[in-house]
Amino acid sequence: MFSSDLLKERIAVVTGGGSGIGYAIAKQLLNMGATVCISGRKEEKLRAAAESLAPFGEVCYCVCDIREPEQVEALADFIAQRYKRLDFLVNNAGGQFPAPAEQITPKGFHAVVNNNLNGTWNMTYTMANRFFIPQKSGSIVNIIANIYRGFPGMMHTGAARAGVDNMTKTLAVEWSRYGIRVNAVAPGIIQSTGLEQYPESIKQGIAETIPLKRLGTTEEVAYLTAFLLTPMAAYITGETIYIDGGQRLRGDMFKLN
Ligand SMILES: CCCCCCCCC/C=C/C(=O)SCCNC(=O)CCNC(=O)[C@H](O)C(C)(C)COP(=O)(O)OP(=O)(O)OC[C@H]1O[C@@H](n2cnc3c(N)ncnc32)[C@H](O)[C@@H]1OP(=O)(O)O
Ligand SMILES: NC(=O)C1=CN([C@@H]2O[C@H](COP(=O)(O)OP(=O)(O)OC[C@H]3O[C@@H](n4cnc5c(N)ncnc54)[C@H](OP(=O)(O)O)[C@@H]3O)[C@@H](O)[C@H]2O)C=CC1
Repeated sequence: MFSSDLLKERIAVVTGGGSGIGYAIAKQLLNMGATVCISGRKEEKLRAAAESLAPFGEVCYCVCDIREPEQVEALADFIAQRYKRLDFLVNNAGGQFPAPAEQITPKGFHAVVNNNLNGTWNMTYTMANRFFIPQKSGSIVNIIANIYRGFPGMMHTGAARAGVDNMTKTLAVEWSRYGIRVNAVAPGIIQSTGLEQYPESIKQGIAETIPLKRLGTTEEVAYLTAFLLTPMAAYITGETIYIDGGQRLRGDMFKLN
């Protein structure tokens, strides 16, 4: 299914590809023959990631804060100069902080929405106009989160990811005429670098509340994302697929006092 030449000559951008889930996605795409450009805010982190990914295929990196439209344009220039086309965009970059809703200040709310919703749109708008629409082909996967029952403990990101979930559906319809597919992947709690930023106290005991009784792995998210980009998923668009061990149906999101 994931043969080593399935995505040969395909060019992919993975935002936030320097760590965690994005890194695993980049590695999986390389293993399937794609050329991958990882992006993020921190050059040193990207350089180290690109070095460790190099044995798996052709990889490069470009510093780009998805919140800054000029930096996103510069990333598009970089891809255009180097590869002249783009086939896949994985909008994985994102993040937030845990806080009860009543303690999220307007500035904190804005920071999280700006990163996860506006940033995703900056990337999508630019890459679609520069590559996918003129080429009349392209595939986008948005990494969101488990927002099925809201997101108690992280209201700001729940609202932002719900925006991306809806954006996914709308663009799938509007851009079908350009041969562009748009899907989303909604991870539950994944054992990754990102999770280290959350205090042990809110993570303790959480695995037992999830139907499959464990956290997910970055590789599991990467397999699903890669599948959605392949021709095997050619008839799937506008879909959000949860990968959460069943947590959307039963299990705690956060321990609220
Ligand atoms: C049950 C088990 C479940 C277990 C946990 C389950 C979670 C699993 C689901 C998700 C997992 C992941 O996403 S893992 C990936 C996680 N990685 C990350 O989140 C890292 C990236 N995060 C960030 O960069 C930041 O959080 C983010 C806010 C988005 C970036 O913001 P900026 O740099 O633009 O903003 P800053 O200048 O730092 O802050 C702007 C304002 O935001 C607020 N703010 C920022 N950080 C804050 C903080 N830690 N606590 C309070 N408030 C904060 C303040 O009001 C700040 O204003 P001032 O007070 O004036 O400064
Ligand atoms: N781990 C989990 O349980 C879950 C994670 N998610 C989401 O999955 C995605 C990946 O998370 P994960 O791998 O766990 O965590 P990481 O913190 O390892 O990854 C987040 C990545 O996003 C990049 N990033 C953040 N903000 C920006 C920005 N403004 N511009 C460019 N890059 C940015 C970071 O790169 P840099 O530091 O270089 O800026 C980093 O590589 C995130 O969107 C996260 O919220 C969703 C649900 C669950």
